[in-house]
This record gives sequence, C-alpha cells and structure tokens, in this order.
Amino acid sequence: MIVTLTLNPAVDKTIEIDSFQINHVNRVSSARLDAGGKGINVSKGVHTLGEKSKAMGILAGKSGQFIKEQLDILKIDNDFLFVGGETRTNIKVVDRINHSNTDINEKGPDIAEPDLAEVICKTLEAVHDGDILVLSGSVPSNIDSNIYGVLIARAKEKGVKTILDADGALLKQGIKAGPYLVKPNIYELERLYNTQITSKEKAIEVAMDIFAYGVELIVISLGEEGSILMTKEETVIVEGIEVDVISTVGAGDSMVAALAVAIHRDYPLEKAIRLATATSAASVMTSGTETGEMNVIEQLEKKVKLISYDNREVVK
Ligand SMILES: Nc1ncnc2c1ncn2[C@@H]1O[C@H](COP(=O)(O)OP(=O)(O)OP(=O)(O)O)[C@@H](O)[C@H]1O
Ligand SMILES: O=P(O)(O)OC[C@@]1(O)O[C@H](CO)[C@@H](O)[C@@H]1O
Repeated sequence: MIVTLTLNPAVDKTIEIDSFQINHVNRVSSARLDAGGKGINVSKGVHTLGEKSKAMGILAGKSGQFIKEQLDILKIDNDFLFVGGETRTNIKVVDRINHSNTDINEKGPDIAEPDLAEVICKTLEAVHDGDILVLSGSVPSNIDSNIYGVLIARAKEKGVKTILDADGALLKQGIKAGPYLVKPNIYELERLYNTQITSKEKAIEVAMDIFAYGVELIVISLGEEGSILMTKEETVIVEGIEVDVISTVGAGDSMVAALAVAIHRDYPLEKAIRLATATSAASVMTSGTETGEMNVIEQLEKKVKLISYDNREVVK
C-alpha cells in the first residue's frame, strides 16, 4: 500500500491569463479547481498508474469537503481528519503566451496539538511492514519543522519505506532521519546546502552528502531539463522530454507518484526513472494538477534518454 500524507492540502485554482502582467487588469480566459496539495497529487498519480493508495492528512471547512468529494469521485481511498478553520486555496496563474506558471500559495490554517497528535497516530497505524509512506509539501506553520523527521523515524521502525518531498527546514530535518528516497528540485537543493548550483556536476557533488544520513535514493528534478537519479553506487542523468506544456503544477508530484509505484513494484532503477520521467512529462501536458493519461505515459517512456555516470564521468 502507498500512503500519502498531506498536512497542508489546498484547493488549487488554476487560472489561464494570456500575457499576464503585474500592475494591470488581467482577464481570465479559463479557470478550474482541483483537489491539491502535494501528497494528494501523489495519490492521484498512483491511481492513474494503476496502484492503490490511501490519502491521509488534515482537511477543514468547505474547501476540505470539496477535496474529499473529488477524491471520492476518483475512487481514491482517503482518511482525513477534519479540523476547524478552512483548507487553503492556492492560485496558479498559467500564461501560455509567455510560457510562465506563477504559484500564489496561502499559508493554510494552523492545527491544534491534539489534532496533530491524532493525525500522526492515524498515519502510523495505517502503514505496515513493506508499505510506502509519502511525506510531501508544506505543513501548518505552527508545527515543529522536525515533523517529517519524527514520522520517518517511526515509520522506519515499522519497516516502512518513506519518500520525502519538502523544502527548507522540513527537508533538512527530514533527511537527518534517513528517508528511503528524497526528491529535491534544484532550488530546494540550493537552499539545503546554502549554495548556488549552476551545473548538473555540481548538483551531483552537493547531493552526495545526503547519503551520509542513510538515504538510499536521491532524485533531483530539473524541470524541463529532466532529472538526476543517484544511489551511493551509481548516478544516472535523465534528459528532459520535449512536450507541449499546459501546466507544470504538480509535475514533481507525478514524478514522486511514479517513483512510489516503481518502488512498490520493485522495478530496477532504469525502469523506475523511465516511468517517473514519462509520468511527470505527461502531467505537464494536462491542465491544473490533472495527471497524464496512461497511454500518453507509455508513449513517452520510449523517449526517455539516460546517461550513466561512473565516478562522475560519462560511461555510456
Ligand atoms: N516543461 C517540462 N517538460 C517536460 N518535462 C517536465 C517539464 N517540467 C517538468 N517536467 C518533468 O517533471 C519533473 C519534475 O519537475 P520539477 O523539477 O519542476 O518538479 P517540482 O519543482 O517538484 O514541481 P512541483 O513542485 O510543481 O510539483 C522533471 O524532472 C521532469 O521529468
Ligand atoms: O505550499 P506547498 O505545500 O509547498 O505546495 C502546495 C502546492 O503548490 O503543491 C502542489 C503542486 O506540487 C499544489 O497542488 C499545491 O497548491
């Protein structure tokens, strides 16, 4: 079973504006609402890839109800704790003329200590030996930044593989607990090591340190430029696939979904990264945070190009 935890979900309101300009009146050409938040998007991706997942976390108010209804419509198993307040709404401005995607994310409601304790308890009860727990996205601002670290340590004790996709202190503290897989994007990696990363070689060099904490797999996502997959023993550079871009929101979540499925199915690394690259590229071809279609993913898998690194030199 793949369990996802979203402690700060969102209704994603994607609005398309041609030639979006600040300090001007902008006219919206289309708008859509999606159930969002990183873990929820991962559950949607896992569902598209034909595996079962359980979406867990915290929801609140009418927006929370909307998210639950959307998951129910998609027949994605979910078990959220409903708390007081209102789940946030995040605005995604897509400008297809200037090829820009702008995220305006609300902070989200705080969570009371007993509610947090309950959701942690529920989540740990839901995972068992051999399961995968995906921890991704921001958390309510009143929660200790070691929350993912705590969950990773407790999940590991139960024989659960954890996947961490977070930023800032959540990522830093989470890594120290040794998750099975981490998926930083290049900006997250830069913030983690407080350094500028201007090349793939530098990214590889910087990320090597993460293995010291017991992490098994690192996937550095590079947007349209592809990604880098690293284990202690080998590094694979994955070229980006050229696709028609509709919305890049949630591309990273689709990638995490495919990686979770690949780990669940015990895929070899090469097959795993092919699926992850194709699934994430397919997701940018869809509106909002919709996941790509399976037939598109299968076609894109054939286009994935891998370059192996051995001791940081290209060998094939
Ligand atoms: N424009 C694009 N064209 C093709 N593939 C893309 C594009 N953008 C992203 N991808 C695919 O999606 C993966 C993840 O993208 P990205 O690095 O933007 O993740 P992210 O920053 O975590 O995204 P988000 O937080 O929006 O989910 C990339 O490694 C790549 O495989
Ligand atoms: O504010 P966070 O939790 O970092 O990110 C939230 C978010 O931007 O991430 C998803 C895309 O990855 C969206 O569904 C959602 O709005």
